[in-house]
Amino acid sequence: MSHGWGYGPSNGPEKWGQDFPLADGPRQSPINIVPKEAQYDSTLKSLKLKYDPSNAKGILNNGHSFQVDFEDDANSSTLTGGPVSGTYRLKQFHFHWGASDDRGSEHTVNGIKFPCELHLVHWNTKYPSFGEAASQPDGLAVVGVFLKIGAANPRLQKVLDALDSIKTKGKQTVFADFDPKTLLPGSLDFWTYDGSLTTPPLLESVSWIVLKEPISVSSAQMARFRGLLFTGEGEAPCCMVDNYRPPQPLKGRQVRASFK
Ligand SMILES: Cc1cc(C)[n+](CCc2c[nH]cn2)c(C)c1
Ligand SMILES: [Zn+2]
Repeated sequence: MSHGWGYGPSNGPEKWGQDFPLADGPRQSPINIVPKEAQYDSTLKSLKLKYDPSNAKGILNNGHSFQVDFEDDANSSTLTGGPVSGTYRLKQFHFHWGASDDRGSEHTVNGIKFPCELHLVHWNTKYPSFGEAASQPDGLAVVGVFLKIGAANPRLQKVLDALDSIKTKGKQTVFADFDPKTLLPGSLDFWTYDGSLTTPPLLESVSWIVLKEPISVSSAQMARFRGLLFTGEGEAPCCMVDNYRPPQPLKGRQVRASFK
């Protein structure tokens, strides 16, 4: 691709392999999760997420999604337990969504797409930095949370209200005092498998932890995600929608479940 990667017909997921050969690698993400084929693993520890709201820094339109960035120079917002060993620090969270409520998630369950999927990205503190960790097979742990159409979710309000300030690519604004724990469902039951980043550079460094229980989002709230633009100020506007990669081949991987 002469131009940068994206989600359009000329630079989308079907074209990424031209510049990023890992696209056809052995542990690519996302995947379709088939609960009946997931193996319950009693040795999996419960997931421990400890977040400090004061670590929230800013919210950025990065041209592919928007992300909320966290201070990660100490072990104050961490993931431990679950399928991982050691301590992983929260770096950012972001979302993937569709142009309509019938699609948008990256992972699917029995082939079902959700309208949106939240990713909380953590890096392994055995490595000196996020960037270094991202190139290691055990470098990242991403918690995926499905959003399902239902009642409006008040926990999303602060994030949605900030979107008006970051409509175009490259815009960012302060986003302080936010606890990502408020975005999690009641149950931390999860599926887990070894995978990758779902955007270029598609690095195969992610322990995926996909929560079984979705959180709610209303159609009206989904419409506010779709008000963002992939494009920068002054460019021909292109709505930020369908910023999801479709499921990739399992290639023999085992999906484990933390629950029966
Ligand atoms: C080093 C690095 C680069 C990128 C694009 N990302 C985002 C890729 C991504 C988004 N959702 C799942 N993976 C991450 C998490 C780490
Ligand atoms: Zn993501």
